[in-house]
Amino acid sequence: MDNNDLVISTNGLTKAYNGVQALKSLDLKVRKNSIFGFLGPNGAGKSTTIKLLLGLIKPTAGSGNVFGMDIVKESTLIRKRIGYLAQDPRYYDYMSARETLRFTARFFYSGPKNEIENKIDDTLELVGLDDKADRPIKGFSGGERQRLGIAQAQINDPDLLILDEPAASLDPMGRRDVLEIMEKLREKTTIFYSTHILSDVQRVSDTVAILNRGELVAQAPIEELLQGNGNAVYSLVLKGDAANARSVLTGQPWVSLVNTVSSNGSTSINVTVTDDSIAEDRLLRLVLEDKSVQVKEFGKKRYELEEIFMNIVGGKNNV
Ligand SMILES: Nc1ncnc2c1ncn2[C@@H]1O[C@H](COP(=O)(O)OP(=O)(O)OP(=O)(O)O)[C@@H](O)[C@H]1O
Repeated sequence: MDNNDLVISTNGLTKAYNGVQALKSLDLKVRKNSIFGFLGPNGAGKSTTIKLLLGLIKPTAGSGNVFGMDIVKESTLIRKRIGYLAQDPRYYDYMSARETLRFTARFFYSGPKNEIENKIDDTLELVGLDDKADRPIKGFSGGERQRLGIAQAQINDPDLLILDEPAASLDPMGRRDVLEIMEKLREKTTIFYSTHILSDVQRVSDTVAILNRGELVAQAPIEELLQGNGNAVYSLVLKGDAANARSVLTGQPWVSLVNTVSSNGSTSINVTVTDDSIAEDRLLRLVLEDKSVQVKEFGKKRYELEEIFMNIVGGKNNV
């Protein structure tokens, strides 16, 4: 990976609070224009990482760069180019969304003054709050409050958006809206967001890092992770007596595991293989040769992120 392509890069980044290691030697690489899901259960160290990147706290050891600048020495310059949504954004509830954005723009908008109102209108539209722009925030739903937070973070067209659990507290509709806005924004900026919700990561991220107890346990493009651990699993549904098919499959040197479940005269079989190219060529042929069964369904199983996550973190945490 070309280093000029990296928006965030950390090297052995470590943070201890009073001797308790919250983050252990983190090596993170976030590519420009990616939408990077930073996944981990509660207490994994996600917020600690975000605070370090923003220069709000100092590392105990290691280093980090954002836009090629040092997160300790150049944090003021870095923050000018970042939009940040905190985990629990607070507002003046008597103010409207428009007034709130005006207030934010006073501090963070660096474009021409006569453009501010247009910019506010565009941003309200982007997050779908244009029709509620002049109502007090007091009556806003959780999803609307989060979308306003994204609007605030986006007002100065940042080169990097950092969102701390942007959808965690929302109902499914609210989550969908926030994820859709993130999808739209990925064309304009790089998005680094933390979450403990697996399905959100699977839906919008292109790269994912998994943090567990302060340690990075995986970091890869999502497609790579979803391909699983190198083994492929095929699933079949057979009608008839599947005993022979089962023993033929079990006897193949490229098959490592065969699981069967029978009910109402049909049998579901999951076959884990160690050599996928042989399996592609031979597996279905072998079963079709067996005249005591009919093949009703055949397919390759796609790993769900949840399985991968549970495999990696060993099911030790409640997610
Ligand atoms: N200021 C602090 N002082 C002491 N310990 C802290 C402090 N901040 C965080 N920790 C501890 O560091 C660990 C990591 O916390 P962090 O908030 O980074 O996790 P997280 O992944 O963001 O979790 P959550 O999703 O619950 O916010 C936790 O064990 C937490 O209790």
